Amino acid sequence: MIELENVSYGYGSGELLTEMSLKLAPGSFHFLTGPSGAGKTTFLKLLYAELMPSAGQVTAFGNDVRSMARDDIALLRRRVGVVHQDCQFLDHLSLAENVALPLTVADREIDTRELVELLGWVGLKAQMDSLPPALSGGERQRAALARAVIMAPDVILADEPTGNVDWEMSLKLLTLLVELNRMGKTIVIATHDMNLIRSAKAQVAARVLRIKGRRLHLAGADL
Ligand SMILES: Nc1ncnc2c1ncn2[C@@H]1O[C@H](COP(=O)(O)OP(=O)(O)OP(=O)(O)O)[C@@H](O)[C@H]1O
Repeated sequence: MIELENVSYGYGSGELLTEMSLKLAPGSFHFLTGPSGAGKTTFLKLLYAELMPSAGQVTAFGNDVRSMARDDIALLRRRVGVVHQDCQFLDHLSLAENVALPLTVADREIDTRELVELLGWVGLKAQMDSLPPALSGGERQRAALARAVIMAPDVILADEPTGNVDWEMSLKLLTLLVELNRMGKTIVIATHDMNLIRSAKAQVAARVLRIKGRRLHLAGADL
């Protein structure tokens, strides 16, 4: 689905990520870990063509991202749902409107029954008319996940989805991501939380990637 071949990236003169290769197979489940500042968010941005590699090649759904026209990139973004680390919302729109925003932006019709069903799935039906400032951290994370899946993407990238929530909520979010994976979605989760990775490994065949010394390593069973 998405493939990196000897990909390097740097923001300034030096390299942050060096010669990274990875094949994201359909239906696979990956964790991405590594120290703060190692480049996890940057790596995710390379996967959804928010950033272009400085060297090497990123292929998404069979196309080299560098040769993609703007429309192709827009299509790619519909096939890849992203849960951003800071999960920002438009504060003057209700939670339901925020979750449906990708449909509105793509000029697609909103099926209210499906939207309510999706909000029910993340446990936010009762809060659908609330404004984002009234939501808790866990509610925001679940709303961000609902927004990331509303376009029925093939791949879901989640950047520290459990960064600001307690353990119980982390497990709830993990359950949702595992359910999505069982429905056939390809999942990548960037996280520092080793306990979350251990819990996931009891439920799915997850591979753990670690960014260390600018390179991507496949972590062993030492977790
Ligand atoms: N737009 C940018 N311009 C310049 N430097 C950047 C930019 N974005 C990130 N960086 C730098 O690149 C490095 C990696 O950042 P990145 O956010 O990818 O790391 P991370 O592993 O996700 O960190 P964390 O776990 O703290 O979220 C950091 O040193 C960061 O300051």
